[in-house]
Amino acid sequence: MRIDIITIFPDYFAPLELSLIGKARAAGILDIRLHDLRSWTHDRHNTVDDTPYGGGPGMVMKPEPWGEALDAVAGAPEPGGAAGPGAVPRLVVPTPSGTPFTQERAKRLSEEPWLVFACGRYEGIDSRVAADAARRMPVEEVSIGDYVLAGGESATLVIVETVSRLLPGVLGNAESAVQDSFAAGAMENLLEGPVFTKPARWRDLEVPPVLLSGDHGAVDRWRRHEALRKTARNRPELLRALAEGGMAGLDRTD
Ligand SMILES: Nc1cc(-c2ccc3cc[nH]c3c2)n[nH]1
Repeated sequence: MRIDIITIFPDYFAPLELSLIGKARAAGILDIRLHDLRSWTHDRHNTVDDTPYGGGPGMVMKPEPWGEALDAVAGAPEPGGAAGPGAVPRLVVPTPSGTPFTQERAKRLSEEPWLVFACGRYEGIDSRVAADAARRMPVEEVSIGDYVLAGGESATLVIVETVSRLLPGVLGNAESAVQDSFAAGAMENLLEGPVFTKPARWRDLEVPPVLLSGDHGAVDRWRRHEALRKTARNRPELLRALAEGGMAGLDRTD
């Protein structure tokens, strides 16, 4: 997968050099490219913002630099690159007014060959930028939650990490991605229960004996019960959705 990120703060993405994503980049599984939006400004001050039409507080990001950046970055892919010939990227624009980012949406995005992220700042990006881009590529406005960040960079890090860990070969043990909360499967829509590792006793706290029993059926039942308890406590609305689904999920032990 190729990922292009356009931002006025490229250094914000240093964490993408680390850990699993850093290893995936080194292995060629991920081709992540950072672009400084100011590279597409032409004035002495590299201006990327201006006052909002209609008045109001703050500044809005100018359309011209974005238009030129997207033309350059999201134009024809270079031959032999991660995104095949003639590929068209999906433009992802983090914004508080976007549609909710979920695990299901992460799975869908992980199946795309090429994503381009537009990281806004100030009061946002001139709305014509997305409208112009939509003339030649799919555009998704995405919210990672009902709170307001100072820019799109943190949201892009969240989305890139969530999507990247679903790519084959990125996680050492693909199994752990399957057992994630919200991932499809027997624990779908349930929160992960408690996890434990050695030692079996630590500061007088014992690991639940069932986990040491070797009885895999009992362990699975215990884990599902704990997931239900945690979900009921922290996210009861998810349980209602499960119930409305005809309780099918409760009967599955696969
Ligand atoms: N879910 C969510 C996205 C954002 C966001 C995204 C882009 C910009 C640009 C300026 N402020 C921004 C905030 N906040 N919360």
